[in-house]
Amino acid sequence: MKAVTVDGLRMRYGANDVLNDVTFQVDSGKVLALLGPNGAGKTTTIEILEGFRRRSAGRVSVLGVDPAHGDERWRARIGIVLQSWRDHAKWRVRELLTHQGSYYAGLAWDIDDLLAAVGLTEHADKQLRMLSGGQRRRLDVVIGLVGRPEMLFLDEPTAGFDPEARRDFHELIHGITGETTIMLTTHDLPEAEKLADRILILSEGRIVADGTAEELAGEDVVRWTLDGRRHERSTQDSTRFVFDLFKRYGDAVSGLEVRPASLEDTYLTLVENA
Ligand SMILES: Nc1ncnc2c1ncn2[C@@H]1O[C@H](COP(=O)(O)OP(=O)(O)OP(=O)(O)O)[C@@H](O)[C@H]1O
Repeated sequence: MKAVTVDGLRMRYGANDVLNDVTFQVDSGKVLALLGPNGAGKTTTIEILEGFRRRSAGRVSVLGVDPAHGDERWRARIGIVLQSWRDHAKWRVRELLTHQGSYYAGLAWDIDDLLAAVGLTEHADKQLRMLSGGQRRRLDVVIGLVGRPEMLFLDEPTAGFDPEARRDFHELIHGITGETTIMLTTHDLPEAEKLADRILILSEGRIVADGTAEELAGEDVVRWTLDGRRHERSTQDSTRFVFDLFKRYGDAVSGLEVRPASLEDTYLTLVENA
């Protein structure tokens, strides 16, 4: 089952193509992370899928519906966390969540459980204007979740989170995976590695990589010196390789270096060469 299907998506502002032939799918219940430099087209892609922007061309389906024609019933199945949320400065945290939850009668998560999951319990009765930036952001995430959506879009959900809030958020996401399909954007590569079943890298409006974190991270690199000569080898299993190297050559080997496979290396190479 595919929760999202995108085929040949194109977005043009004036004469400027910001998305070119973007094609991908998201399996139901999985987490997809969309990575890419500033201006790559991540928010544009997500906003088209949310039904906020009209695409220029291509086919798009979210939960079996074209977002350009999504009705109220379709919208009720979708949770959205934008990069910035409109201000409701005078509302209190619990009041706003209870109000949002009332749109999803019988479906919504328990408000207190949600508040606890993002560490907002002690701030539940504060007005929004009294919250710090990171606390506001945690509330944004909870608002996206309150209706227990089948599909959740998160645009840079953890921007401004402290390490503890980030960890709580990761646990929250792990807790709802399987039940909810999630598509998120982030600039935090370790976060993408931790959360995503699949990662897409977008650069200048094109997909330049699509795979699991492991697939994209490539191979470990082992370097060593033997008989005065420097050697280098890429390998999936550097522990095994180094073990065999020492078994064979013993202490004739020197200057050993192992650089683990890294999503960051792949990301930077792809983005710089795009
Ligand atoms: N309404 C608009 N009119 C014209 N150009 C736009 C509009 N909205 C976005 N763009 C352009 O589209 C491109 C992609 O923007 P988008 O916000 O999707 O990037 P992003 O990958 O989400 O970036 P960031 O990481 O900074 O959030 C940018 O070059 C941006 O200037």
